[in-house]
Amino acid sequence: MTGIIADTKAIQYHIGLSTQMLCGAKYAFLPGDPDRVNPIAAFLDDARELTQHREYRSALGYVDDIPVLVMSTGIGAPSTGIAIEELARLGVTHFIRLGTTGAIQAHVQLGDLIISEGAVRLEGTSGHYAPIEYPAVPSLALTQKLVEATKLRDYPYQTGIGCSSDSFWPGQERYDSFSGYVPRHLQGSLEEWQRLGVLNFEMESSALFTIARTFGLHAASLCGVIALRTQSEAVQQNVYAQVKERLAIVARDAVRLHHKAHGTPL
Ligand SMILES: O=P(O)(O)O[C@H]1O[C@H](CO)[C@@H](O)[C@H]1O
Ligand SMILES: O=c1cc[nH]c(=O)[nH]1
Repeated sequence: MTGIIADTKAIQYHIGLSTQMLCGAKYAFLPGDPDRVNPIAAFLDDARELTQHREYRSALGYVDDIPVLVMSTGIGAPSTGIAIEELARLGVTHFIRLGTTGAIQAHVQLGDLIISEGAVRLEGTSGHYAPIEYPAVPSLALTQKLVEATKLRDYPYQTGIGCSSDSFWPGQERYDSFSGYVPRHLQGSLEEWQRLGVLNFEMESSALFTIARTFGLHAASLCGVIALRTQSEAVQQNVYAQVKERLAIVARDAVRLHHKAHGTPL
């Protein structure tokens, strides 16, 4: 193959990063929001911002002597797919999504962390990689370390299946958009997901899991609950700061635990 994006030494077309800039990082933390990159990186040692191109802002830091990249994916599955492909070309093998989410089960509380055991593929991007019958499941080893790290901090958390939707309003059955329009095939969908035990809505995990599995990579997802959809369609900004900090701390501790248990990823 020829061309800039197949050349691992080149600056990757969308994310603006090269192998050299990653300093050998095998782990990447992936928030959706570019504004979450530096606050998350601040929990790593010697953190410095690398670059920003489109929705992809990046920073590099260390957990002890383990290099870790923090890079935003932007919102949704298509930009997440690009992020994984281009980071994988640069040698990243372990991806941890650090997101926000809306809970749809009554027992989940605002600020809870949700560690994904699997995701409903209510998006189109993962279908470009694997047929819809293929499950969107995270890496067990990485996920176990997220659970361990969360428990050690005594943060409230849930594990279970989430739903990754291609839209924030109709796909998550919100009627508070400017038109209140939810097409017929999505009306009642929230209740159906509840009935099936789905914990939460967000927009990237299923693509992350499917694409990572397609290429033999390792992915996990940790999200903080900022909306309680059994009570309201709105997101609660007041819990955002606490969620952001907990995501950063748990991910950092999980990398330490994972590295201790499994050594440097190949
Ligand atoms: O906070 P992030 O990581 O962006 O995640 C959630 O927030 C965005 C929607 O507001 C979507 O990207 C959704 O998955
Ligand atoms: O309700 C929510 C909150 C955050 N992100 C989502 O995708 N949905």
